[in-house]
Formats: sequence, structure tokens, C-alpha cells
Amino acid sequence: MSLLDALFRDGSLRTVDHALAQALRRLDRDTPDPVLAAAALASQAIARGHAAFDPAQPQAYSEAAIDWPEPQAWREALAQSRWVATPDPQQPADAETPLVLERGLLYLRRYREYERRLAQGLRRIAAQAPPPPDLQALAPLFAALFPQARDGDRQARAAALALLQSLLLATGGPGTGKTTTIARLLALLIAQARLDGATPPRIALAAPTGRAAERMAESLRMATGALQTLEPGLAAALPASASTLHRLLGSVPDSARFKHDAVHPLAYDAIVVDEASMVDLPLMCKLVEAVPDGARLILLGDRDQLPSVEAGDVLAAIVDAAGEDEGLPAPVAERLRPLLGELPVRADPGSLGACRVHLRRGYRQTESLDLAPLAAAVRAGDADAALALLRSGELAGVHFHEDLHDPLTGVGREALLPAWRALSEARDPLQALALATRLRLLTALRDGGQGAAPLNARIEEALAGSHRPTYFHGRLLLITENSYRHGLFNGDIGVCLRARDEQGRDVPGAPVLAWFAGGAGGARPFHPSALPAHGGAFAMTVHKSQGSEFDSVWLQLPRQDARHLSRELVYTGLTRARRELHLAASEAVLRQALSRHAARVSGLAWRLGG
Ligand SMILES: Nc1ncnc2c1ncn2[C@@H]1O[C@H](COP(=O)(O)OP(=O)(O)OP(=O)(O)O)[C@@H](O)[C@H]1O
Repeated sequence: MSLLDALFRDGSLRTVDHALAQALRRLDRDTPDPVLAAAALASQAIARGHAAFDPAQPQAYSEAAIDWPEPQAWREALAQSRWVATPDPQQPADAETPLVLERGLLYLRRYREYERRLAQGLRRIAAQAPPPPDLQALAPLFAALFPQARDGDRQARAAALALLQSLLLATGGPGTGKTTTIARLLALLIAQARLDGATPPRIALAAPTGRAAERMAESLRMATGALQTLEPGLAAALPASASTLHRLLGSVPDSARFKHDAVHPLAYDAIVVDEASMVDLPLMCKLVEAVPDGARLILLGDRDQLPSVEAGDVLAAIVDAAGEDEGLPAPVAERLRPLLGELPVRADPGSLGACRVHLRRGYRQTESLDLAPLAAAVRAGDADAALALLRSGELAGVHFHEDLHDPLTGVGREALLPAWRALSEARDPLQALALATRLRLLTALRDGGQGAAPLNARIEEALAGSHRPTYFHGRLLLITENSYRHGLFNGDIGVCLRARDEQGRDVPGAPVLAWFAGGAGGARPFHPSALPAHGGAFAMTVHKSQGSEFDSVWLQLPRQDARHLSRELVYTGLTRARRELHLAASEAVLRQALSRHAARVSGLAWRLGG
């Protein structure tokens, strides 16, 4: 049996992957089988979040005992194929050739072009220094905004760098002050424009999902409130809302293109993107190309979180290319001395310049939840330390349920169901939406016994019985696609409520409406039958929970190890908790998860470094 057939038979390929290989075979019957199989795997690689297929790592694609071609011979066969281009790294690949072989990786041409164009776009932005600011004149405000600036405060360093440069990458875990820093640095940009007698900068705030955009705007509003005492006029000039990246770029119905691109750039002077780890390769490429010459691009994110579901790990590649952030190149350190005092100097400026600052100190004080030591152990993949912390019970607000595999039995049932029952008592949509963010059951998988879908069905039955209406009062809904028509986005959470009278009684015949946050009154009603694609939301996958936070999180790991369990998945899941974390797992599965990185095959770091 051919390699291609073996892969298709054992379920390693989607129909679309197989169809690509078959089309190549139809066009040229002499196409060697390893080339056809690699073409199908390059297509499958995208579905697994990679930008390309690495012939040296085919084992990840099939659990069957396959006699894989030797990697070097496989690459040579690919390089000789008429379907595979081997272009100069800076040049576009021939549009007639569906595949590209570059540095040993096999790409679908389109994805190689996204990578090449993204690297080119980031270099373009990094190379454009904004007009030099008058740092002496800004120094008093800077010192008021960042009182610790001369003591090595990284928030101050991030803001100072953004004054000099067009590209800034501010990374850090939850609560390290990314949004606070952005509010202050935007205030500095506005102050600088005032000093220059120029119009205030046009600022766009955006995030990959609607929920993340809402959270970004909310955090920025709070940070802006704190600025008020410093200089009231500045705070008022900051944007009050954030949009999704799709909306910012202007999606075109039934098209992967956007209204804004390199030819029709965005009309902004500063574009701030939160939750950058969730942005995939095509979207980041399109965003970067739409950033006009001379504008600033500021990316915020946490590289330890799960990479985007689609092809990517873009943030990690940019972070790697930006290099360490301990020191600054000597000329930059010299220029920033009036603001930051003496700084360590680093010899290698990196291909993107000194564009990255990693915020290390956590500021979010919640006495009820002491997550930082556990998050650090998980991030480092230190299973011994993580297990010791979990078993010791010494972390406030952290509960470890070792070997509990069914969250709807025993202690799990007691922890979870009462909070959701409270939703059935809710009458007011705003109150219900507030209750909806109290608690979430997060799973690693969507399907299967411990997947979000079957758990939702069981929770719904426990709450409303087996003969429940689909949209019962108090049911939580999760939107699973973006709909600009509705203003509802993938990841948005709503709650179903039946209209009730003053005494809290059901009004006979009153319809059930699904309420979502937003709109003038803070909540918008929709008829459930008119909603875009959606499902239950009492339980959801860690992937879907990215960009959201909940007071209490129950993170359930599966009974058995699964390929996509990783330390990034565990880290992302547990850092969704604001006040209380329950983690249910066996030692073996937790160890396996922490031993694995959600690594993605990508050539972006190389392209940016080269
Ligand atoms: N330099 C600082 N001094 C004191 N408090 C700070 C400082 N920076 C941030 N904080 C506080 O820490 C909390 C978290 O800050 P912020 O929301 O900016 O973090 P974040 O990194 O954007 O978090 P997340 O990733 O969860 O959105 C806020 O309450 C903020 O007021």
C-alpha cells in the first residue's frame, strides 16, 4: 500500500488533505508517492496548528507503525518535484507551484507567503523610527506615571521604548500590568503630541476575540481612571472601546480578505493588540501589512499560553527573534537615560531592535488566590514542584482533586452545580450575566467522556431534567463563530432567561431570550433560534476559554494522556481563575501534560532573525 493510502486509511488525513494529493496525482501520474504523502501532510499540518510539515517529524501524524522515508532522501525527492518550489527566502514563490520547500520544511505555498510577508512587515515597522520625542520635556510626566522607573521597572522600560520605536512587544503573565502600562504609554504619546502642537494620535485597541476585546477595554477604563488624578485631559483622550481584529481590519463577507491591507492601510497612528498569543499566522500577516508607515504597533500577550488554534505560534516566534530583554543596545540605553537612569547594555540589538519587554512582577492582589507559584512550576514544566504545591494545600484558593475523573460526582458535583442553580433564580439579565462569569468547568477535550460537549449535556440534565426545553431558563450558551451581523463573536457567553413577573413567576407564553453582554443597557437580547452557531457553556475547552477569566475555575484533565495535552494548556486553564482554582487530575496525566510543549513547526523565528 502506498504511504498516501496508508495515511488516509488510518485516519491521519482529512478529505481535503487527501484531495490535494490526489489532484497532484491526476495532473501528473508520475508524481512519486512520498511527494504525494508529503503534500497531504503539509495540508494536514495547518489543521494541527503548524505552518509547515517537517519530514524529520512525521511520527506525530500517525500512530500506526509506518516505515517513513528517511528525512534527507524525502527532502531531496521533494526538491526535485515539479510541484515544489525552492525560492530565495526574500522572494515570493512561483504562484503556479502549490508547495514550497524551505530550510527543510514543506509548506503549502500560501502559508509560506504568509510567513514571508509577516516577517517583511514586522521588519518594515521595526525599521521606522517615529519622530524623535522631546524626552526632557516628557520626563516629569514620565516620572509621575512610573515612579519606579529608575529602579529597573520594566513597565517603565516598555513605555520608554514605545516612545522611541514603532514596534513594541510587551509580554507577561496575567496581572503583570500589561494594560496598565499601555494606558500610561498612550497617555505619554498624547502628551507628546500636545508638546509638539500636533493633533492627538489616533489609537485603535483590538483583540482576537470579542470577549478579549471587551476585557481589554474594561481593564483600560480602570487603568485610565487611575490616571485621572495625574492629568485629567490625557485620560479623556484615551479610547474607551476595543474591537475584534476582524472588525478593525474590516472583514469582507464570504472572503478571507479585509478592507484594510497594504494598499488601504488602517487610519491609525497607534494600534494596540491584546492577547497576541491567540492571533494566527494569516491574521497577524494581514494585520501587520495593514499597519501604515509611521504608525506604532504594540503587541501584548503571554507567550506561555496556548498558541492560536490555527497555524501559528506567531507570538512565540516574534519573542524568540527579539532575543533576551535583559539589556538595551547602547545607543537606546543612552537616549533613554533621562527617563530610566542607568540601564544594562546588550551587545546584539537583535533583528527587530530592542522591541520586547517581558513584565515579570505580578500586581494583581487577590488574597483569596495564590496562583503564582503553581503557574511558575507549570510554565517551567516542573511536575515535582507543581505536585508538591498542589498536595501541600498551602496555596490559598487552590484545591487539588487527585484522581477525580468525573467532575460531576462527589466533591465536584457539590462545588459546581449549586453555583449554576443560582442562574435559574436570576431574573435580571445583568445579574444573570454577572453570575455567568462566576464559574466554569474547563476541559482539555471537546468530545469523549471527559469532553466539554458530553459534560454540558450531563450538567444541563442535572439542572433542568431530561425533558428540558433546549433553551431552558438559566442555560449558558457559548457562541462558536463570529457573526458581525449579530455583533456576536466566537467565545461570547450568553444566558437564557424567560421573562418573569415582579414576583419572579414565569409569565405564561413568554419567550425565552438569550442575553449577551453589550448594548446601551449592558445586555442585548436575541431570539435563540436566530443565534449564530452556539453550544452549551457550563463546560468549555481550555482553547475556547482563552481571553476570558472566571471567579472560579474547575480544570479537569482527562483520565488518559492525549496528544495535545501540554504545559501551555494547563497554564492557560489555571490562569483563567480569579479567586479559586480546582484542578482535577491524576499524577501520571499531569506529569505527561507538563512534559510536553505545545510546540509548532514554523520558520518565522528564522525569517525574522535572518
Ligand atoms: N505598577 C503597578 N503598581 C501597582 N499596581 C499595578 C501596577 N501595574 C498594574 N497594577 C495593578 O495590577 C492589576 C493588573 O494589571 P493589568 O490589568 O494592567 O494587568 P494585565 O497584565 O493587563 O492583566 P491580564 O493579562 O490579566 O489582562 C491591576 O489592578 C492594576 O491596577
